[in-house]
Amino acid sequence: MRVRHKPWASDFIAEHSQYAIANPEQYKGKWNEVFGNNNPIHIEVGTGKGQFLTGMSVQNPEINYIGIELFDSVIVTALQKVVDLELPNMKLLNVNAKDLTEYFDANEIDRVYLNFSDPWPKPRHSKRRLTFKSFLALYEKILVKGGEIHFKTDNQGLFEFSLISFSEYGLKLKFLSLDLHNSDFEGNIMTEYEEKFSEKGQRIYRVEAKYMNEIK
Ligand SMILES: C[S@@+](CC[C@H](N)C(=O)[O-])C[C@H]1O[C@@H](n2cnc3c(N)ncnc32)[C@H](O)[C@@H]1O
Repeated sequence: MRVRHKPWASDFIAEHSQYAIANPEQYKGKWNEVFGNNNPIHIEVGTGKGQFLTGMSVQNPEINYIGIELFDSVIVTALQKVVDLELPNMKLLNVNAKDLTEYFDANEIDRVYLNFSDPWPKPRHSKRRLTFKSFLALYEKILVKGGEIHFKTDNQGLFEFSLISFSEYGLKLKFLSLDLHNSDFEGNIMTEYEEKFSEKGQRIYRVEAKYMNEIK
C-alpha cells in the first residue's frame, strides 16, 4: 500500500482516545472492561481505512471489534469513520500485529479477520505474510479454543500459500470460495481493496480456517 504522510494524523488519533486506544498493553486481559460488556471480540489485522470493520460493527452490535493497523496515516481514515458513526463496539489500535500477544491475553479473542493482506510475493519475504506459520501461532495464543481466521484476498498466489499454511498448521478449512461475489455467501461487507479489485474484474477468494485445539 502507498502510504501518504499525514502530519496531523497523530494529533487526531490522540484526540479520539476513546476509539483509538493509546498504550493498549495496559488492557491486556481487560478488553471486556474497555467495552463494558462480555460480548465476543473479533479483531481485523491490517484494517486499513476501516470500511469492513465499521460495516461489521454496525451490522453486529452484539460483537466487539478491534482493528489493528500499522500506519497512523491509514488508520486515521478508519478512525474518522468510527468517530462519525459513534460506534460503541469498535476500537482501533495503531500497532504492529507481530506484537499481538503484548495486547491480548490467551482466550481473549474469538475471531481474526485478514482482508487483502499484503501478498509479499517474493519467496524470501514469505515470513512477512500474515498467514505465515509464525503468525498462525501468534493468533492461536490469543484466540479461544476452536477460534477462527476468516480470510479474503484477490491474490491467487497468497491464497494458495495461505491454504497450504493453514492446512500444514492443522487448521480445518470451511466455506472455501474461489469467487466470493458469485457465491451464495450472504452479508459480505466489502473492504476498500475488495471494491477496488472487484471493479477491475478480479475474483475474490475467501476461506474460514478453524483451530482444532478444542478441549475434548
Ligand atoms: C493491502 S492493505 C488492505 C487494507 C484493508 N484490509 C482492505 O482490504 O482494504 C493491508 C493493510 O495491512 C496493514 N498491515 C500490514 N502488515 C501489518 C502488521 N504487521 N500490523 C498491522 N497492520 C499491518 C498495512 O499497513 C495495510 O494498511
